[in-house]
Amino acid sequence: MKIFDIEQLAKADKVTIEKQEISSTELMERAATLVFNDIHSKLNGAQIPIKIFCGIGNNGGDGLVIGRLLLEHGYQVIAYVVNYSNKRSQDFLLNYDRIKEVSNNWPSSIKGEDDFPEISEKDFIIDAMFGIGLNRPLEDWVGKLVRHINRSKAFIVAIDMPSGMFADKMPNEKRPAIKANVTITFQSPKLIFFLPQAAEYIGDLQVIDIGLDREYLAKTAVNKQLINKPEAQLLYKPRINFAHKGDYGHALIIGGSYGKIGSISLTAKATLKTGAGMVTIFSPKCGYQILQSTVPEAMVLTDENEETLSNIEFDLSPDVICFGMGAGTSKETTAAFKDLLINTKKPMVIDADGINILSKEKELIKELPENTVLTPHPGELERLIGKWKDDFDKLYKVKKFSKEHKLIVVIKGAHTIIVFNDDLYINNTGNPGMATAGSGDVLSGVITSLISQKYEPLIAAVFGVYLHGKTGDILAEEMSYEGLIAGDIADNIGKSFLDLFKKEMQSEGN
Ligand SMILES: NC(=O)C1=CN([C@@H]2O[C@H](COP(=O)(O)OP(=O)(O)OC[C@H]3O[C@@H](n4cnc5c(N)ncnc54)[C@H](O)[C@@H]3O)[C@@H](O)[C@H]2O)[C@H](O)CC1
Ligand SMILES: [K+]
Repeated sequence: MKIFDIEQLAKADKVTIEKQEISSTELMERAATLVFNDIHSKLNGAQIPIKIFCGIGNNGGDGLVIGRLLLEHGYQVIAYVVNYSNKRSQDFLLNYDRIKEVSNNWPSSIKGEDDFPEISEKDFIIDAMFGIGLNRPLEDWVGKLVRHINRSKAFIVAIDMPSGMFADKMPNEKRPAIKANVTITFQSPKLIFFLPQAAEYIGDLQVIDIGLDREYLAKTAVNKQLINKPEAQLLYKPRINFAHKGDYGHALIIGGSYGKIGSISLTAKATLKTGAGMVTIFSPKCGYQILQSTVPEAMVLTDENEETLSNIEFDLSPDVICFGMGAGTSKETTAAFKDLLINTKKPMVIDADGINILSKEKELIKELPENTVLTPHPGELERLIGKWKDDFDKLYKVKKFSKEHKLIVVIKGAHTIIVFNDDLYINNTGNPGMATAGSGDVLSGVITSLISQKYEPLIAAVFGVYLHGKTGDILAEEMSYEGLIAGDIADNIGKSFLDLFKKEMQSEGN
């Protein structure tokens, strides 16, 4: 799914109104009716106090339409107009008149702190103060109102965006924004919704298709994509009949040290389970027996050193090399990695201590082949590119790093983001159960395996992250977040392939 900028969405609005020959009021009615339908289906007539905080622009207009529809369906609604400016939008004004037609309780106006209503924990709040039109800091008293609503602990549904949140700046103590339980956004999610620092403001995200002009949306180029099943389906390369294992490549997994052999064992297993034709593991000597018994399908080569890697020599020509899991960053391992980089120019995936070594020996970065995939978790990323001010600054720095070194960076997190040049691919699978030891080692194996099967490294990273997360989602349903461990993900990657083209269950009666 494309993620559009605010300017593109505002343009889409205009184009839609022209091409569909509808008024902006009709488009607002359509968008707000879809939100109403959703809320109505969940509340199912429940007589809980609903308080709607409306701004004076079109987000406020949406709020008034939702309020009118709720009133018409017998809900207890109080609408407030937050009077932060005198410039009311036309559609706000029109809907202000319309809501007055269905209720004797006219929307009351909030002009300052004295007008703040009491909000109980049991209230249901609809936040329609600001949407994508917010373009300057909130006035002091409006910020206080936002904090007042947040403090209430009431259930909050934000319309289009949590009010106070800018599309390109993180909320913080000085820049307050509504902390919603649910954000219902129109047509396209906004990038900020997927950044970790915004998570506590967004709550559960719902995207509503309000029927903006298909042609405009299709032909407008974006550099941000959300990866769901339809996008992942397009990345899959079907296997041919009469294939043999050579068709799916030979992956070399290098890493491990005394006490950390499990990491490469997981990576190797995931590489095989994702479909690589052959896997060889290169580890310190102490890994030999463990690896031969835990991953019998893989071949094992060992370093002359017992406990850490010191000299990575092999007499084979792999299609891809994955380096770093459990390797440590000792002097001899660093030297061995340096020799490896200088002597081989195979496609590479670098994880964990591989990234830590690159962070310490920055001049090694230029030895990485173009399109190498790096898979840092936040700590490793910070060591690699330095501290960032906020998540936007982080993305800016990673894009710069990617362009400068021609590398693909997989920023691991709740929504893993794959960065290549200025392009962002935001993954939408995965769950908190996957925050478990070894989960990253498995991901490296999945990506390595796809490269070994001749997927382009960027596609391998995007598709691999999707499959890894999807497997976690499927397993969490079977075994809970708590019960999920990395080995389960490695063992069950095949389920995410099966799921790709599985027909969704038809609802009863269809
Ligand atoms: N295609 C769609 O997505 C549709 C969106 N709709 C809704 O419209 C809003 C955007 O409406 P807009 O009137 O442009 O802006 P807002 O309501 O978000 O903001 C109101 C208004 O306030 C001014 N302003 C900005 N910052 C401040 C400030 N700090 N203090 C005071 N005033 C401020 C600014 O000039 C804005 O005009 C979108 O989010 C949707 O909710 C349509 O309903 C249908 C289609
Ligand atoms: K809002």
